[in-house]
Formats: sequence, C-alpha cells, structure tokens
Amino acid sequence: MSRNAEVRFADLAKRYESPDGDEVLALADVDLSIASGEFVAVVGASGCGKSTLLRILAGFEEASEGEVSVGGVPVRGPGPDRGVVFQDYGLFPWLTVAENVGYGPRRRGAKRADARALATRFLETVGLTRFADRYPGQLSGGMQQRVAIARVLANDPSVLLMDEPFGALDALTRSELQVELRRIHRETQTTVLFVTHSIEEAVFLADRVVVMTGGAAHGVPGHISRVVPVDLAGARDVTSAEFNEIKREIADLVHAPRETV
Ligand SMILES: Nc1ncnc2c1ncn2[C@@H]1O[C@H](COP(=O)(O)OP(=O)(O)OP(=O)(O)O)[C@@H](O)[C@H]1O
Repeated sequence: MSRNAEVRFADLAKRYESPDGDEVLALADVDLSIASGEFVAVVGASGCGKSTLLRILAGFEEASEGEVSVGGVPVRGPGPDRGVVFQDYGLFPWLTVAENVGYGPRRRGAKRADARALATRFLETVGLTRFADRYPGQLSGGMQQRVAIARVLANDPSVLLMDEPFGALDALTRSELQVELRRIHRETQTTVLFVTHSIEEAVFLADRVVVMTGGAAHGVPGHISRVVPVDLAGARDVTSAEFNEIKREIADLVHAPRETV
C-alpha cells in the first residue's frame, strides 16, 4: 500500500482528574514515530499508560499536551481510517457475521451488494467465509475475534489499533491468531499499534517493541523507557536463542527498578 500512514506522537502528555480531584499524569514526554506499514507492539506493567496511548491515537481521548498525527494529519477524533480491535470483540449480536463486517461500508453509503462483497473478501482473509450467515453468538471466541478483525479491515484503515485483542483467548487459539495476524499484516501492509501484556506475543508479532514504564502506582508518569527492534529474519521461532534473548532484554526493562529507566 503506497499511502502514507506514518503515525507520530510528539511531546505527548495526558492528565486525568481522579475522583477526589487530584491530577493523575498518566503519560508524559511521549515521542514516537511509527513508519507507514510498520508493526509496533507496546508492553509494560499495568497502569503505565498503554491503553491511554492507544485511545489517544484512536481519537477516543484528547491529549493534554502535544500532538498525534497519521500521515501528517493531526488526529481530532475517531475515524474509520483508524480501526480499533478490543479484547471483547464488540460485534453486534443481532447482525450476521457478514452484516457485521459490512457494517462500516454500509454506514458510509455502500450499496448492500458492495458491502456484502467486501464482507466476503475480508471473511476470506480471516478464513471464515463459511460462517458468513451465522450470528456472533454461534461462534467461538477466536472466531468472533477474527470477525472483529475482518470488520475493521473492511473499512480499509490506514492504521490498525489493537488493545489486548487476544487476551481472552485460550493459548492455542491465541497462537493461531498471532500467526494469522502476521500474515494479514504482510498482505495488507497496514500500520499496526498493538498493546499487550505478553512480551512473547510482542516479540513474535512486532518489528519494534515499545517498552513503557512508570504510572501512578510508581509515582512517575507513564513514559516510553526504550524501543527495542526485533531483528529476527524470516519465521519467528519462540524457542530459538535469539528470540529468547530479545524477550529477556524486554523483560528486564519492564521489571527494572524505576530509577534506572
Ligand atoms: N478516565 C480516566 N480517569 C482517570 N484516570 C484514568 C482514566 N483512564 C486511565 N486512567 C489512569 O491512567 C493510568 C494509565 O492507565 P492505562 O489504562 O492507560 O494503563 P495500561 O498500561 O493500559 O494498564 P493495563 O495494562 O492495566 O490495561 C492509570 O493510572 C489509570 O488509573
């Protein structure tokens, strides 16, 4: 894909007000560029601001300071150019699988037949063509998450935002979906920001892993402590020494005492 879908966070900070009126600095000094077509994973302990970062890029939250842009265009709110996949699928239970996938294009004015054709195409991408006329409640969790991915792809997003998308799946389904996501990313060349608690998942999927530390519980704002490139050629073998070396490097950063990061 030749369009420019570079993501840029510049001097980003996010403040929240706690229920008792205190200020919580969830994020500070975030500077990050994600190249068009790059796959970046974000890891870090609970509360370090991973979801906040994703939600600001999605346009669900406003930055308190700084700016985020996609392809040089500042983010001002949510839009179909940034497709979001959450842990809980978020499908409409009253629509069929094909209707769920065609929902975005239909909303933006596509004819029924064109939306159906798009649904067929993206259900093929995720291997669910046979289930087009089922309802989400008739599918397993893994299949529902595949539908959610197809639904987002049908909007032809420049950026795919995924917040713990495989967090509720069993280990086998999770690793199957990781392999599929790598293939989908190769085929679509969509820019991806993927938030996960699993360092192994991050190293398996990403070109670079953003390690975040801090957070309210640590008395410092959430921030990026390091960006680790995953220089592993070809198929990734989670049992290889190289893979585990990168995993260990990231784990050390995630668990490092705060004064060192
Ligand atoms: N709407 C909100 N109002 C007040 N504080 C918030 C709000 N959303 C997030 N926070 C605070 O901001 C900080 C970062 O939260 P965030 O959910 O981004 O972290 P996270 O790294 O994604 O955590 P987890 O891994 O547990 O999902 C936390 O201290 C959280 O309590």
